[in-house]
Amino acid sequence: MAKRLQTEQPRRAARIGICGLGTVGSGTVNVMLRNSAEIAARCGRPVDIVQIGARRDNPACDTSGLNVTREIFDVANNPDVDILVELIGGTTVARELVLAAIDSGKHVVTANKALIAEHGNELFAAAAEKGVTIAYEAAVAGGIPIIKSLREGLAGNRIQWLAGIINGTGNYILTEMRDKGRSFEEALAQAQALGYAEADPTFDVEGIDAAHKLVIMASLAFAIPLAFDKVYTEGISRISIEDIRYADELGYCIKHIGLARRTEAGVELRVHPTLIPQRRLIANVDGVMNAVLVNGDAVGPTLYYGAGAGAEATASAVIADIVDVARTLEADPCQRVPAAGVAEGNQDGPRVLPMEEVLTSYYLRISAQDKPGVMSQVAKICSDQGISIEALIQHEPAEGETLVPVVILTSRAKEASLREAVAQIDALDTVEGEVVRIRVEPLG
Ligand SMILES: NC(=O)c1ccc[n+]([C@@H]2O[C@H](COP(=O)([O-])OP(=O)(O)OC[C@H]3O[C@@H](n4cnc5c(N)ncnc54)[C@H](O)[C@@H]3O)[C@@H](O)[C@H]2O)c1
Ligand SMILES: N[C@@H](CCO)C(=O)O
Ligand code: NA
Repeated sequence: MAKRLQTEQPRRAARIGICGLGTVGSGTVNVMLRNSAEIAARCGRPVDIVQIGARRDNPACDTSGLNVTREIFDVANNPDVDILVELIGGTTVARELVLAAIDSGKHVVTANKALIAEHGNELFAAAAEKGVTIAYEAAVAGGIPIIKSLREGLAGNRIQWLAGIINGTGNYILTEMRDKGRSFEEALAQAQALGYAEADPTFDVEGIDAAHKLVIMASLAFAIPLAFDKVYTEGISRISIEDIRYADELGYCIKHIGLARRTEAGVELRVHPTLIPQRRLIANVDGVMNAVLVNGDAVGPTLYYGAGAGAEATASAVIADIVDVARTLEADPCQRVPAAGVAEGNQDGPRVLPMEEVLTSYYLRISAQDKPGVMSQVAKICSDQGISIEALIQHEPAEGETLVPVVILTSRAKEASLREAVAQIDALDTVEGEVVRIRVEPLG
């Protein structure tokens, strides 16, 4: 007869301290209060908010009956807090706060990708030393459980590449420009009003936020230390409606993509606007939605899709981490999933490739004078650099204009050769202004 397990004693509550009551902080408090029964059932114990550190109240969230302090370090030093949830953002005070929490033996949950990407190596080491956990699901792709997928669901694979639309604000802006003809500025203001943008929105539009997220995913996928300074980063601020339309004519969408790929020479880490074929599922991920494609040697391509920003979507990931930590509050540290995805001493993956060595294809838009010979000059420059022209479209000059827009898709070549070709085309007397260049990726 099967042996019956002894009924466990009810476990004491997991005690949560939340620092920061902005978009994500208020969403987290609201969802925790609303779903407290489900959360307790999943943890096998109550999960109580015992303190909140907030500079000011937030009308989006009712904290009556909760213990609110204006001093966030009170939470880090509160002996009744088991898990500190850092939702203040930034990398200076947040780093000190997280180190203080670790030092006083608390587990940490954070949504802060800048903090993890730039200081994660230090923070993970400090946490390991103290036998506590740092969980950061909300830091990448908002509500999508991508950290869990990479670290646990795909743990049997050798990851070959991953590519994602990982900034909700940027994707929202590109979608609004394409579908509603809105200006860049108008769409950004709307993304800010909806709570999607970073405190400094240049992080979103210049690709820094996506680079933070890419480096975190790449670290888990390839067992390499977090190397934010090695990511090639370009934002979306120079994308025009004209390029969106030409890309469409060629069967492509322009998306802001973070790409990490294992090659024989090393790992590519790059964030930039990218033409991707319209037939790919990821090409149809619009608005604030994010998606990450992960290609493992055993599983093949997998795709993760969901809201990349917003109060409750992000709270969903923050609370998933709280549940994970609360379930294993008293566990031996070596029984927990390691923060870096591999056991200590195993981050020995490949080197990061310098961008010049990366192989890519380009979309080029040239404003050429309407004279014979321009195209043969451009073709010669490309062929001298070992680049072939795969497609070309040329439009009539607009009414009253003398310049002809010429759009070219190139073959794959070393980034260094493509840059040289673009510099030579830029220098032609028959070409006006700078050549617009956007990379192309098949993602298949
Ligand atoms: N907004 C999103 O959709 C989203 C999604 C995923 C991750 N994140 C990340 O979550 C974190 C929080 O983002 P947010 O959008 O909620 O920002 P927010 O600006 O809305 O909220 C941050 C809050 O922290 C408070 N704060 C900052 N420094 C403080 C201090 N020293 N003492 C007390 N309070 C302090 C601010 O007053 C503000 O209320 C950031 O790291 C962000 O990158 C945000
Ligand atoms: N500002 C970020 C928030 C989510 O990380 C974005 O727009 O994606
Ligand atoms: Na996530």
